[in-house]
Parts: sequence; C-alpha cells; structure tokens
Amino acid sequence: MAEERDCRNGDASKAPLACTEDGSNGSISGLILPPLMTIGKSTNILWQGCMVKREDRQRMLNQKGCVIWITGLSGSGKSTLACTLDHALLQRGKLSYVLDGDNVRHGLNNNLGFSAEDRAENIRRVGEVAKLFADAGVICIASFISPYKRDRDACRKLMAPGDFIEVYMDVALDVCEQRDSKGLYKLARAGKIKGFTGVDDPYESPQEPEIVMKAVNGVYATPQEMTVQMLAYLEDNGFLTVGNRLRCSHFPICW
Ligand SMILES: Nc1ncnc2c1ncn2[C@@H]1O[C@H](COP(=O)(O)OS(=O)(=O)O)[C@@H](OP(=O)(O)O)[C@H]1O
Ligand SMILES: Nc1ncnc2c1ncn2[C@@H]1O[C@H](COP(=O)(O)OP(=O)(O)O)[C@@H](O)[C@H]1O
Repeated sequence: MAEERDCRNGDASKAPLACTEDGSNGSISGLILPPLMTIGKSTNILWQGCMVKREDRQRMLNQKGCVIWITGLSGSGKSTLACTLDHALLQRGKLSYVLDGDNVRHGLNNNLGFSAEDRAENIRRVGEVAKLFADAGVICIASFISPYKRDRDACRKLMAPGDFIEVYMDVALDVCEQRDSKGLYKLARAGKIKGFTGVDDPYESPQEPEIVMKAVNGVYATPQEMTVQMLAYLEDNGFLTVGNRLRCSHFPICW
C-alpha cells in the first residue's frame, strides 16, 4: 500500500507519492493535496519551498539580490565593466557574481552556437541562472551581447520590478571594431566568421534600459567611471543595504 504524504508544507520528506492523470494529485484518504503542475515537458511536479527565504539570505548578506544585465556589441566593454564592478563590490563587502557569454559557453551552454535560436536559448538559460543567483541574494552581473530585445525582455519578466537592471553599452560599431581585442571583427569582415553581430547579424538596441553607457562629446567613460555610476545606482536603489540583520531567534529552531 502506498504511503500517504502531504506536501502542503513544502517539506521534501512530505512529497506526494500519488497523482492522477489530469495532473492533480487529488485527495488521498481525506488529505487535500495541492495541484501538481506541468511546466514545459515536466509533468507532475510541485514547487519545493524551504524554511530559509530570499529575505533571510539578503539580511545575512546585508544586500539585495538583483540582476545587472549588460548588453552590447562585441568589444563594447561589457566584460570589462562586469569585472570592474564585481571587484568594486567585493571591496565593499558585497557578494556579486559575473556570468559572461564566453565563459558560460564553455560549460552550461557549450551545445549552443550563434543562430537566432541558439542565442535565444543561451539567453533564456542565463536569465534563469541569473534569477537563481538573485534569489540567493547575490548581485548577479550578466554580460552578454543578447542582441534580441525579445530575449532580454523575457529575462526581465523573470524578475520582480526593479530587480532587473539593464545596462546598454551604446558604443559605435566602428569603435568596437577598432578595439577588436579578439580579432573577431577582422575574421568576420574577411568572411571567416558568419553571422557576427553588427557585421552580418542584427543587434536590437534596448529602448528603455535603466542605464546607458554612451559617449559624451565623443568621449567614452572609462570602466572605472562607469563602475562609480553603477555603484551609485545600486546604493540609491537600496541594493547595498537591507538593515535589520538576520538573527537566529528569527527561526523556530536555533541551531
Ligand atoms: N557570430 C558571433 N557573434 C557574436 N559573438 C561571437 C560570434 N562568434 C563568437 N563570438 C564570441 O562569443 C561572444 C558572445 O557570446 P554571447 O553568449 O554573449 O552571445 S549572445 O548573447 O548569445 O549573442 C563574443 O564575446 P564578446 O566579445 O565578449 O561579446 C565573441 O567573443
Ligand atoms: N570604457 C572603455 N574605454 C576604452 N576601452 C575599453 C573600455 N572598456 C573596455 N575597453 C577595451 O575594449 C576591449 C573590449 O572590451 P571587453 O570588455 O572585452 O568587451 P566585450 O565584453 O563587450 O566584448 C578590451 O580591449 C578592453 O580593454
């Protein structure tokens, strides 16, 4: 006989053992069970909650998790800004983590190329990973070309309003091409790389990014100046302090 379990408390040890074919697990011996869900190709699944919440982690870290999404052409300075900001936050005792296009494509996304479909899937996965980092209370800095507005907007929608900070590196193509730190533009112009963003693949500029990094009187800000601007934004919008530090007495059991 199947053991009866209740999953209402979000406790792994109490996961439901039975379900009906219509996706609900119905009622077993009078227990009212929450409905099982179908998410994409996953059937009969339930959200598993834990006692420790995002707010608790944020109070422990004294910061608010968020996603800083840096978008722009190759060579526009995304990675440089991401790493400089990451370093500055560390020095302030804040926990951040950089997700960078090149790096993520070494592992999680090493089965993806640069077709429109693969770029969309790349950004979808990264958006989900970034959301998990933010849920962990981390300031997640995502640095991706992310050329399509629809894909970026889908990532924004994963987050609570205000927690997705889109930063547009508005750097002219010819400037990026002059920098060409990896020699990729040269290869693209020579026809040795097909579908290179800005050369023979599109880049859709953000319409309403939270922050735009662009030239003023023809001069681009340094990565350090941009980092100062980013820190001010995070400070002004309450991401660097939550006050009310976490205490053990907050929980029913103090370990
Ligand atoms: N065809 C093509 N188009 C654009 N970029 C290319 C391409 N092929 C390789 N690369 C290198 O891959 C880096 C971009 O990866 P991303 O994951 O950020 O791209 S995307 O968001 O999925 O469009 C990009 O890194 P960055 O220069 O840091 O942007 C390039 O080094
Ligand atoms: N604000 C800036 N001003 C001038 N050069 C920059 C700036 N930011 C980055 N660079 C240089 O431009 C090149 C590309 O920067 P990178 O951060 O790798 O861009 P992306 O990640 O967008 O491809 C590197 O050589 C970097 O040193």
